[in-house]
Amino acid sequence: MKRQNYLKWDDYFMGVADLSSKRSKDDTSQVGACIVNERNHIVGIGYNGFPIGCSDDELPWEREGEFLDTKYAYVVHAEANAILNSSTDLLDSRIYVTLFPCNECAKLIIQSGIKEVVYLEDKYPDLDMTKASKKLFDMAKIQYRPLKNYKVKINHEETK
Ligand SMILES: Nc1ccn([C@H]2C[C@H](O)[C@@H](COP(=O)(O)O)O2)c(=O)n1
Ligand SMILES: [Zn+2]
Repeated sequence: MKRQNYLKWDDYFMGVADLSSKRSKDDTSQVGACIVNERNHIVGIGYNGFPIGCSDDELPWEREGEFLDTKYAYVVHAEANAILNSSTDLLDSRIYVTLFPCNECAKLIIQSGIKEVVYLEDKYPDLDMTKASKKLFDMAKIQYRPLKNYKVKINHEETK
């Protein structure tokens, strides 16, 4: 008999995004992204981190203070890393991301040809950057939807 409780595509790809987020050194928000083409092949993954060659130990992970003393000046977002790491044309692909994309990532998502965004958490819905993302996605006819009932939830810290 065919097994019924197998992992569905959405949960599988969000699981990969979730796992990728565990690589992040950001103490506040660990974000992962997984890009999938129309054939359900993974074509890019990423997480939020500093650029290659820029030391995790020398740059700040702070949220507050002078701009140059915060992570915001230096961090590459998960979606941007997934797009930059991708191995192929992203036209009509979809991106699974553990946090709703900011407006800068929304621009990259649109320009790269991704047609759908599946997200886990919309942590900052009242921020202008999130409103801008939604405005851009609506204008560009990019679908976005929350993944409900995601149960995979990788928690490597529990296994310590
Ligand atoms: N769509 C997003 C939004 C944010 N990030 C990264 C950038 C930072 O490392 C962190 C957000 O930090 P917070 O303001 O919550 O302390 O998440 C991303 O990769 N993708
Ligand atoms: Zn972003």
